[in-house]
Amino acid sequence: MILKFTKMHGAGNDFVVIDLVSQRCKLRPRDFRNIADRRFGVGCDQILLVEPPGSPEVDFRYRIFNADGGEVEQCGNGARCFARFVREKKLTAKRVLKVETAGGVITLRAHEQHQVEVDMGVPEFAPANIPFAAEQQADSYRLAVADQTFEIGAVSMGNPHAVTRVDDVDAMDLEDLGPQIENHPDFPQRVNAGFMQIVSENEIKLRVFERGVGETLACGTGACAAVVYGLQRGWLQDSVTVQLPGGKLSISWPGDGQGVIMTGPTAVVFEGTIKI
Ligand SMILES: N[C@H](CCC[C@H](N)C(=O)O)C(=O)O
Repeated sequence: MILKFTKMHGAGNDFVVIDLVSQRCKLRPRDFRNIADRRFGVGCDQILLVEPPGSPEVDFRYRIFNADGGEVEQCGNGARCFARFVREKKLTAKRVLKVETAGGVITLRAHEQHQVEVDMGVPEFAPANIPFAAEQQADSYRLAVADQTFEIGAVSMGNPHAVTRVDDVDAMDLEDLGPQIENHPDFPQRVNAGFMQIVSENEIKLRVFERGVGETLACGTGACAAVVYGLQRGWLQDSVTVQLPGGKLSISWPGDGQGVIMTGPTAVVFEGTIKI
């Protein structure tokens, strides 16, 4: 089968987006790995599937697969690209979309200059999908990694994040530390490892070693998790600019029980086809 796709990115986090509303196709985990591993000539961090809604309450279903082929609960940068994709492909004319993901329903709002705002839902601390062996104290806990101990914030945006505050993100060896945290036994479903540097109470620098991918140029849910952790610890105020290697995201969180709002860019790189 010849499958059409669109290559997109959100602040450098890059995606192969496939419309399964207009083209029906059964894809398997190895197909996702083959796509991400450039076996069809195109690599990506995640594959995003656009599917018809599973219920009348939502406009679409949005499924996310990491480069290692695993399906995951949420992808923030992907959600923004999703909103632009469905409008530019004329699958909808709506500016505000309700989209069902494995991590829950999110609301996408298309703005000018291809900026998209997403209500990423209510964050959870040390939630059920990150069962800890370690003791959870207050808003952080200590994770033993090789011969070091990291004080981290465990935050779920539907998908699991372990956020560590550091003095200089650029000095961190993510190739060494990333996999050790991603695969730490305290995280039976593995975890996205975020390293956050506080620039001011309204700005952070962030690098993320993503579960199932490795270090990416940006991680939307990782930016949300880092800001929520920083607010919880009193290091940040409620509207924060997150500087990632691939670009900037704006994150705000009014507090407990409220959704995290992320706003950022989207880009279309090229259209293509693959033979599945
Ligand atoms: N690697 C993540 C999924 C993609 C998240 C990221 N690309 C984003 O923009 O939120 C996980 O395994 O939970």
